[in-house]
This record gives sequence, C-alpha cells and structure tokens, in this order.
Amino acid sequence: MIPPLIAPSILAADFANLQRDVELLNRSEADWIHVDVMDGVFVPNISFGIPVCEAVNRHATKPLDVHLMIVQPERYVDAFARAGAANPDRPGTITVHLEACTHLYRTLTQIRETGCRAGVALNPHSPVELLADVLEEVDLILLMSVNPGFGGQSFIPHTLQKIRKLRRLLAASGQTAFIEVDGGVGNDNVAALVEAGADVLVAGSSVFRAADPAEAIHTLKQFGQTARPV
Ligand SMILES: O=C(CO)[C@@H](O)[C@H](O)COP(=O)(O)O
Repeated sequence: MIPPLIAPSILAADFANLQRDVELLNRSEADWIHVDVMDGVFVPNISFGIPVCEAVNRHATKPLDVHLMIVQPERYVDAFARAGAANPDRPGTITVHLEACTHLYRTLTQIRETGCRAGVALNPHSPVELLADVLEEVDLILLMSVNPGFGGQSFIPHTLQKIRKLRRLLAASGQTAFIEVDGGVGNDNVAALVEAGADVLVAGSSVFRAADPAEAIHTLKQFGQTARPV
C-alpha cells in the first residue's frame, strides 16, 4: 500500500532556526515542503514572502509546495517559481486560491509555463463543483480544512465529504490531479482523510509541535498507509 505524501508546513517551524528545521525535513520522510504565503489581505495574517521562500530553497532537498494565500496571485507566480518552486532539480507546486483569481484558467496556465505543477485551493465554503471546467489545467487541488490564515486550528469535518465528492468528480472526468488537504491534520484524522481519497496531507502543528518532528512524519505516513484503499 502506498502511504500518503506528507508536506510539513514551515509556517509552524521556528523562524529563528529555519535552516535547522528545513534540514530536519530533508532528513525525514517528508515528501514536499509546504510554504504558506499570507498577505494580510486575502487572509487576516501575514507570514512571509519571496526572500524566505528563496532561503528555504537554498537549504531544501525536497520540492517546495508553495501555497499563495494572497490577492492577485498572478502578479507573483513567476517570482515564487524563481524563488525555488520551479527548481529544475526538484520541481514543485504553486497553488493559488480560486477565490483570489479573476482569470483562474489563465493563472493555472501561467503556473505550468514556469515548470511547476499548477495547484488550485478552495476555502471551506467553496464547492468542489466550481472546478469542473478547469480540471484539465490542474495538477493539484488543495482543500482547506480550516479557515486559512493561521496554524493550529481544528479540522473541519465536512472536508471529508468534499474529498469524496472531488474524488468522484476527478474519476468521472478522467483526471488525476492530486488531492491535498490542509489544516488541522494529525494522527486522529489521517486515516479518515486517506480513506476518503486524499493523496497529500499538509501538517504544521502536528509535526513541528511534536517532541520528534521526524517521528511525527513517520507516524502520519504509517497511519495513512494502513488506511489507503488498494
Ligand atoms: O495554510 C494553512 C493555514 O492557513 C495551513 O498550512 C496551516 O499552516 C496548517 O497548519 P496546522 O493546522 O497543521 O497547524
């Protein structure tokens, strides 16, 4: 059985020891490094921007999974691609929010042209059916399982239904985008998420607040692997 991909979010890392924490992820079973960019407009919090992404990229050996929680993301896609998401040795993902894009189709095309996987994220209130006409342009669909803006929040259980619905939508259209879930992911829900059809799990607090983050990643993978449908 294939375990889910785990993308620890550096939003929960120690920013004063970012190199140490990125190197810890390099040595762990983490698959991608999730980079949460917040602008204080699209979400009520500011995290970090392009220079921090560049710094993470300098030390990372795993693909960057850049999640832009910003308005007008098309203005910054190329800069984040250059800052490490499009690293040719380990191409990553740039994800924009459906709710932040006036011309989503164009922005997804723009992301693919940088050499990155193109991702689209949905806030908890946005139905998965809104993606029906862009599925061919999408490599990854990120379902927010908390209201975006802060780490450490409680998982919204309705996300499980959305994952199942999205899995059916993808199957019916013959598309194979990754389904990623972001927010409140931990040992208590990883099996249910994988059973529902999630491929990639973002984990912030459950990794970086653990006594042993590498062990926490290993445990998430183990729990997910047992639950994964064959
Ligand atoms: O994008 C976000 C929050 O907006 C997430 O990536 C969180 O940072 C995940 O953190 P935890 O819920 O796992 O602490």
